[in-house]
Amino acid sequence: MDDGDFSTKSDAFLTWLQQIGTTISSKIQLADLRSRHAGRGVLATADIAEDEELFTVPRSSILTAEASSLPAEIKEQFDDQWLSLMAAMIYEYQRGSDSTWKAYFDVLPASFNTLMFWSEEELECLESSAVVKKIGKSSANESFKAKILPILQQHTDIFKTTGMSDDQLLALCHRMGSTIMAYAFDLEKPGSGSTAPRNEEDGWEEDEEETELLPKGMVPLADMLNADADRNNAKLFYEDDKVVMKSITVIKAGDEVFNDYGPLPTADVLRRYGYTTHNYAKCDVVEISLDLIKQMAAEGVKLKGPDLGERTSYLDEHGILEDGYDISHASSDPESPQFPDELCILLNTLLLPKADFDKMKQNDKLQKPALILESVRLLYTIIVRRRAEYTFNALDDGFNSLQLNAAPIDISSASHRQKQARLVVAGEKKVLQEAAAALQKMLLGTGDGNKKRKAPTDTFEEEAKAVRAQRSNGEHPSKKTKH
Ligand SMILES: C[S@@+](CC[C@H](N)C(=O)[O-])C[C@H]1O[C@@H](n2cnc3c(N)ncnc32)[C@H](O)[C@@H]1O
Repeated sequence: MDDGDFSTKSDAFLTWLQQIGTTISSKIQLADLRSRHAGRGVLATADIAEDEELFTVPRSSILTAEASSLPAEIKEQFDDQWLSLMAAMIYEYQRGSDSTWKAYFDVLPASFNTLMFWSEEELECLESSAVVKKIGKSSANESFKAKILPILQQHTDIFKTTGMSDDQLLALCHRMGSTIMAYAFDLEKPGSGSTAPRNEEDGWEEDEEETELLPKGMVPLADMLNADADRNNAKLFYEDDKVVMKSITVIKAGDEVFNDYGPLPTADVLRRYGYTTHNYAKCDVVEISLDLIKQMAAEGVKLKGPDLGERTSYLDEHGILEDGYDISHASSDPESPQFPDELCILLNTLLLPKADFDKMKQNDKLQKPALILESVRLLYTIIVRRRAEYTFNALDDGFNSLQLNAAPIDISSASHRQKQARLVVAGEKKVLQEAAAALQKMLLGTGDGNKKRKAPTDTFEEEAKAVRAQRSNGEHPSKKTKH
């Protein structure tokens, strides 16, 4: 989009906002932040005090399934918040100038940088980050084909989709679905404050339990706010007939007004919103799959299949078993421990002598989450193996030596998406290194740890490198793993 077109659309959007009764403080402005890869955003043009009203938007102009003029008999065919909003958006978008929201659609994106739109080759740059499995492109396609396309095809006159191929309809679904994922709010009841847009957890159809019942809607202007981890300085409040964006801290003239998309790992910010900044690194996680844990328990502790199965079934009955466990950075918050309690309970249970496991089962008890020494050792070997699933190269070393929040090393020759992927991968390697260091410390405390004089991170990286080299030589890594 050339500059003229971009600013013409912004101006038309602002005029429309005025017409629908939006009030906007003279201390903010809608800005062109394309030079920062941030599209439009809102900037403070004067100092703003805490708790100042920045703008208000009438509830009647929020684009929801209910507010859309899509005929009721079609709305009724959708039993899901996401899909009904998608259908309403497709309908309103296709109406062009006949839609109340035309000027709004004109400032919403037509293309996205979210992972759904990355090529296979680009996704490979994310290496073994678990985020790749969370994109859900094929399940989204299936859902669109089964639940939306037939309705669009049946009512081509209403949706103005005559002559559009299945691929074009699917592309339209993806466009609206991706817009909802990155822009929609969970519309709370009057009297509450919300930090949306942050309404989706693991795919296109699933909602977080607490937001499941809240209607979803597109809130013009409120969704022009960008976010950057905990730099949020504004928040949306819900009143009876309007929503109000207010400052929640002092905002200096020239500063960007930020919303809060939630404490997301860099990988999820990229998956859902298509951007990265260094500030999400503190939320980075690495998923350790149950399959890897089971494999390592079978190899390292020689747990036989039936025994392993009995223990995992027992933990499943007690809600401890998951497909994967996220390890994070060390934190002083007991709510988000570096190694989740469920993972620790799983490991402790897998390592119990058979008689002790039988007794625990008889008493219908669970292990405590504090890692026993054998679990620390097993977890260390698992972390080594997980690290070996990522590459080792000079570029990583550059990233790895960085402090969180530091500026990236110069990789200006790489494409923007490659750089974004590197940031995700480097962040996840850092999580693994910290986890290894924490486990080594626990082992050292028992006199059982690394007795060499090298820095713990070096030995960890070397062990993982060796595992990766064995694997690429076709050898079985367990034969040479040290712990
Ligand atoms: C709710 S919209 C915010 C308005 C958006 N910038 C626009 O021009 O329409 C969310 C999208 O804004 C962009 N975004 C948000 N925060 C950003 C940031 N800190 N840096 C770069 N892009 C950001 C991403 O493209 C994201 O999907």
